Amino acid sequence: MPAATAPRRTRTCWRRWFSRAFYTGIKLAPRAADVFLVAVSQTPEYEFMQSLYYRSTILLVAQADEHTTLLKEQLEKDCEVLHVQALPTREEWSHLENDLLIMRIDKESYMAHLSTVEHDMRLEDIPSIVVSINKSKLIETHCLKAGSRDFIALPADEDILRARVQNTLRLQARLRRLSALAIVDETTRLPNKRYFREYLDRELGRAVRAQRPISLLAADILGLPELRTGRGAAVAERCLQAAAKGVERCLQRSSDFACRYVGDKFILVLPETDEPGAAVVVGRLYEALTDALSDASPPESGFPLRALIGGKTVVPERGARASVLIRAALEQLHADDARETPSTEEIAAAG
Ligand SMILES: Nc1nc2c(ncn2[C@@H]2O[C@H](COP(=O)(O)OP(=O)(O)OP(=O)(O)O)[C@@H](O)[C@H]2O)c(=O)[nH]1
Repeated sequence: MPAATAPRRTRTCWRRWFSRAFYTGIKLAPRAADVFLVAVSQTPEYEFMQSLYYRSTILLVAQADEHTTLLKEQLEKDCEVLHVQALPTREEWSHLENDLLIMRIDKESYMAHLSTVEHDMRLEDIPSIVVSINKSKLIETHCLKAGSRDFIALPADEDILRARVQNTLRLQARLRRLSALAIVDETTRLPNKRYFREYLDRELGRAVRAQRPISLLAADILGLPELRTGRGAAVAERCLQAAAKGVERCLQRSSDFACRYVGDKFILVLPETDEPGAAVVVGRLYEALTDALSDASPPESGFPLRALIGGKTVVPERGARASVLIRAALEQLHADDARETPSTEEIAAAG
């Protein structure tokens, strides 16, 4: 889930330090390295939602010494631990989905890195814990001020270490759950416009870099304002929910995305999908919305509903803007080739 609601404090020096390390290729030779990193790899979002307790995978980046060995053994009681001796490369890092960084900082001189490095989006959702064999008050204070969630002196008492790591993971899981609530539209349970914009920015960037097509479909449910006025908000809400379920049903790739955009409009994002491919999904959406609306709004209600569907496919150039693509997709709702489902009344009349 997105990082939009991640507390700003976590986007501080640790992330900056790591970021610079990745961008400039700083390698901490194991012998010279007083900074170590433990990354707890992420379980999928839905598992976070289902339970605050889970088994994580830990990436431990540390020189092989007796402290690391002990730390690894202790962490392995709750988590899987992958031990490596150098910071991951930028490429490797992009494949890691971390829940937690545990960094070992033994020398004050390493703290100099902290203030010089820029913040890295990839780490903004990841809490960090610092561990150290040096009980320096300066290091501890600096790390905590820099946004580290905890500081643990090594060697650590096993029970205390495990409890503190679990606490950090649980807190992070709660934050993620709250973040999720902030990005979901309450009526339809689809992602809301805010999350959609973040998602689209990311996908558009990816499409620009890879020079691959991306399609946006827009769907507008017509007739809901009248239904709202005539039969009440609750009835109209149920119809909108049914439409949202229809929208959701027609997405079959895990990379596809649908949101409630504004009012009675939905937007679907289909990465890696060209125009003929998008047309296949438009066809599916047409069927899904026709069925959903005719089930949800009985013809005798006197308020016929129908859906308009339009879409836009681009292979975006450098500098392409999400807002322009969204506008183009919405404009297609009024283009000649926009698809319009039969109204619920027409369906009823046709038997
Ligand atoms: N993004 C997206 N594209 C789809 C979807 N379904 C079909 N398409 C597009 O339509 C094309 C033809 O779809 P299908 O006839 O289902 O063939 P397919 O090759 O089995 O589809 P995929 O396994 O999804 O690649 C695909 O190559 C896609 O471009 C979908 O759910 N999402």
